[in-house]
Amino acid sequence: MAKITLDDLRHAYVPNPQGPDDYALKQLDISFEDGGAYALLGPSGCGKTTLLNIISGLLTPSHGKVLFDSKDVTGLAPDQRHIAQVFQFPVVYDTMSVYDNLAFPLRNRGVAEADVDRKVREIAAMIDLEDTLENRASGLTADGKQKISLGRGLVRDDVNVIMFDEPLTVIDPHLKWQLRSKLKELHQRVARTMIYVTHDQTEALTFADKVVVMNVGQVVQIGTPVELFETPAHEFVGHFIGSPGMNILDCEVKGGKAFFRGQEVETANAGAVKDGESGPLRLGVRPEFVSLAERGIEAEVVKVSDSGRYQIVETRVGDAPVKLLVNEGVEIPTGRTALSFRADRTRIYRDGWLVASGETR
Ligand SMILES: Nc1ncnc2c1ncn2[C@@H]1O[C@H](COP(=O)(O)OP(=O)(O)OP(=O)(O)O)[C@@H](O)[C@H]1O
Repeated sequence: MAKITLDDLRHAYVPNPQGPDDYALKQLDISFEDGGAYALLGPSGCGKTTLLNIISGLLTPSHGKVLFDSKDVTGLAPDQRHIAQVFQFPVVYDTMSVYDNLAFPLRNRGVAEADVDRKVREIAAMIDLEDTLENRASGLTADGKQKISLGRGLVRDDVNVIMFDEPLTVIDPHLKWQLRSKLKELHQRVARTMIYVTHDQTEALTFADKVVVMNVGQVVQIGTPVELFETPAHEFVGHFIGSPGMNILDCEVKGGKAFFRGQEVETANAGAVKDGESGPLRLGVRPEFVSLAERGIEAEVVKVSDSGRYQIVETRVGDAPVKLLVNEGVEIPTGRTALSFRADRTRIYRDGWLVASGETR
């Protein structure tokens, strides 16, 4: 196992990159702590696979270093990095038994047969394949095959990191949650460093202790699921994580006070906004932190839909749409109403980024 550090990393697929737009991965300085469960989360094309390939050694970065503990592995081939990978499509040897599939990486490394047997049985029990060990791998369903891919990583003691690239893509929807919770449980048992790549926020937030959120080749925030929910460091995080995402509303700040459509709004950080700095100012507040009120920001209810767990109320403040969540059973007024934004969860963003207020996150 190892701590993985990406030091001043950048990558461009074009030969002579001229500016930031030419980089598929812009400046990255991140550490993945030894034994941590991480997710790389972001939309298609944000650079997740590029980053994974740089860590595994399939791709050499155009700039910067990859360190495993303090060892520079930037120039090392994948097989020299001791990495296990689980891809979208399970990689199994169909003609072999489940047992031989799991034993393969150990036999390949010349491990004694008694140790192979002990390890294969231990891991098979962990991933619930002990009853199918003698069966041919070809007969397994996709989730069984994906467990083999994972098991081949787990049997090895020399693995620095197990990396998952959208591993649930071909799994039946009703089995996805089972495999997802299995992965989480396994991480807690084996405490190996795991990096899980996905564009699906549910997968990322349920698996990872820390989520690395990426957008257009950049890391916009690294945080626990709670931090990403409660304190998005960038408008993108607020909007991409959550369902529905954070309300992002044009605003003005004058003398440390925030105004939305001419109405004053109490926020956590308007006092930190300096007059005269450039970049558009916006106010971010999640629908969970907006409520109906007797008095407050004047709004108009335009639509109510039921998510099954709560009502999603769509309102307009002037021409700006504002969503809020209201418990089931609460009567929603039609037409004009008033809204209240929870002050400690309402924040100002300048040019996309959270304006630092010095509050503890
Ligand atoms: N081999 C390549 N040659 C040139 N450009 C590439 C290559 N691979 C990826 N890119 C570009 O680099 C950027 C990042 O792509 P990457 O595949 O890493 O993103 P991703 O987040 O993994 O997306 P997805 O979820 O769709 O796989 C994209 O703009 C993509 O078009």
